[in-house]
Amino acid sequence: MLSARGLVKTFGKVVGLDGVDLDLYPGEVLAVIGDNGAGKSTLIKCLTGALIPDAGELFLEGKPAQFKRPQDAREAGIETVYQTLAVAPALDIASNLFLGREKRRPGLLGSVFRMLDQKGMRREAGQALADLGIGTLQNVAQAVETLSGGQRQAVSVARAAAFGSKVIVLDEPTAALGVNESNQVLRMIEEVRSRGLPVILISHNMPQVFEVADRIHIQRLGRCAGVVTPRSHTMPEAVAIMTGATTLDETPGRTTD
Ligand SMILES: Nc1ncnc2c1ncn2[C@@H]1O[C@H](COP(=O)(O)OP(=O)(O)OP(=O)(O)O)[C@@H](O)[C@H]1O
Repeated sequence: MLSARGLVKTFGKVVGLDGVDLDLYPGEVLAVIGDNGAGKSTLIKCLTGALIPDAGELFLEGKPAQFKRPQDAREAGIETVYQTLAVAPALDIASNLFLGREKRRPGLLGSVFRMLDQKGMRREAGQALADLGIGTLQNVAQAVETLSGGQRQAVSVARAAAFGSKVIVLDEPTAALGVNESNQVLRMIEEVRSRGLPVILISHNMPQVFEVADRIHIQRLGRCAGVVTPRSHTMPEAVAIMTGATTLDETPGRTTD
């Protein structure tokens, strides 16, 4: 679905990415793990138009793609939920779901008077949340500032799932959440995958990564140190590759089918 080849990104003398390849297949959850400064955020930004790589190529469904700004990636079907939650607290859930893509009323009311189709947006927002099995958000007219952290995160993920037609990218979606709220977000990720939509999940949380990921891309010092799966490698083995205590060659893992 999405491939990167030889991505390079430097910041002055600091090398953020040093020739990184990445492959995301349809309908999979690909986790990206790595220590602080390993290049996870830089990699994601290069995949989603927030940064332009110095070198390297991107392919979306096998076709060369170039994203000069985040909007280009969004228009191509890649939706990103960043670590810093991009919600507008004072607006209600439905308005947040449609932020930047508001629906207008039909006819002159919409085209000339720019009136919003609140009813239509609320109906579709309710459907989007129901589709993802989010039962804790009862009222789409509720202001987002009154929601818990997990519920806000649910709104962000629902927004990405509703508009991302090809790829969903989640940057540390459970970092600020408690156990129950994290579990809810993990279930949403599984729900998105079950619809056939692939997910890139950046996370420091190894148990969560091993619970939900199909494959795990390990970043280390700006490079990809290997790609493992929860069946081929144990959590300590993945962490050892991530920290440089061992290499993928030294720990090839169990052969899986
Ligand atoms: N805008 C920038 N200017 C200068 N250096 C940067 C910039 N962005 C990233 N870097 C550097 O690039 C390297 C990779 O950073 P990046 O943020 O991608 O790592 P990360 O794996 O996401 O880390 P973390 O888990 O701490 O968020 C680091 O050495 C970082 O200091």
